[in-house]
Amino acid sequence: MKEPLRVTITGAAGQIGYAMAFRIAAGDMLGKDQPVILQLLEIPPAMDALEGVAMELDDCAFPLLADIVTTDDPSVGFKDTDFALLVGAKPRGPGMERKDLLKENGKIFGPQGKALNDHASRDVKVLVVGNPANTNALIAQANAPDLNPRNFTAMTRLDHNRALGQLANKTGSHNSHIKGMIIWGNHSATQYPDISQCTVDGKAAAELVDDDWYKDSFIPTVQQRGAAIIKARGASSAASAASAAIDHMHDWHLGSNGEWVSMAVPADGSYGIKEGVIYSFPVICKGADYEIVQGLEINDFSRERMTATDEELREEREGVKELL
Ligand SMILES: NC(=O)c1ccc[n+]([C@@H]2O[C@H](COP(=O)([O-])OP(=O)(O)OC[C@H]3O[C@@H](n4cnc5c(N)ncnc54)[C@H](O)[C@@H]3O)[C@@H](O)[C@H]2O)c1
Ligand SMILES: O=C(O)C[C@H](O)C(=O)O
Repeated sequence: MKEPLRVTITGAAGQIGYAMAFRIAAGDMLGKDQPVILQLLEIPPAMDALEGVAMELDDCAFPLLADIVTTDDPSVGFKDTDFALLVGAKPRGPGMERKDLLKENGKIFGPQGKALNDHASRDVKVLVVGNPANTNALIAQANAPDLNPRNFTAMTRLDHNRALGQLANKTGSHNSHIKGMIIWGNHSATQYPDISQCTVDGKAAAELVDDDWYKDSFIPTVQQRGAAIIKARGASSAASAASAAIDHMHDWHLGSNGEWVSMAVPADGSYGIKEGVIYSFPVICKGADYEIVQGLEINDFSRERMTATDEELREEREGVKELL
């Protein structure tokens, strides 16, 4: 039996946390042979609800769940943790953009970055889900100077999976037959879902769908999918967000089998995106690490959109510079 790995979920009594904890305990994230210790972090008013989540986890008798820690103290919640899923933050309501949450949610991520810095495993892998996810990840990273900055990431896997779903439906294929999907930039309405490198059943996607559908339907649908879910459900996406977070951490830890997946990671100059923002790129995960896919040709249409989403991220950064 392997030694258990520690997984922290913040906001674990919230709707994404509730959709995520049971799947992680069942082995969906780190593998069916990997025991886990769940470290569930909440704020004091949610501790009763969190105890209820812990009771239900006990009641599942998961073979892989080695222990459960519930706490409202970040120094306990992040103690020695190997994987930190930073979910706890306010969701937006109808008519809001995710960056409207920055003032309120941004202040959560400085103290959590510091607590990770002081208490987590030195190899901790951090995924920020709470919105606006990219800039919150930047805040957490800036407050954790002793940790590897590469280990601070934000979630665009939900956008990636949404894009696969849209293209699969349009082409009458299955999402598993689509390769080379890319989400560039921010998890926001400026994100750029790019099918220029995509194949569907081995054929170039751009030849299977017409340009008008791609530009006027596919791109805005993926960009606005979060708002469409809020409108339909009266609450922001939860099970799909949890599933995407599990996919992100699963692939980062266990590899993406040579496939491209989208992760928002610290920009390193690749594709002309300068350091200083957490930007979504196509990556391949291998050996518990990720690498940005290099050498792709960027046409004018793509460049314009990649720049627009980069500019938005730099504006968001400017708005929280006192937290960095
Ligand atoms: N990146 C993405 O793709 C994506 C997708 C869906 C949702 N989200 C975002 O995820 C966040 C959570 O969404 P939700 O639907 O689960 O919200 P929710 O309101 O149901 O749950 C949030 C939980 O976080 C807790 N919390 C708040 N501050 C905290 C703190 N400082 N420490 C620990 N816990 C804290 C709250 O008590 C609550 O239980 C929102 O910001 C939402 O916009 C991101
Ligand atoms: O859209 C939101 O506010 C929630 C989340 O970021 C999503 O994409 O579903």
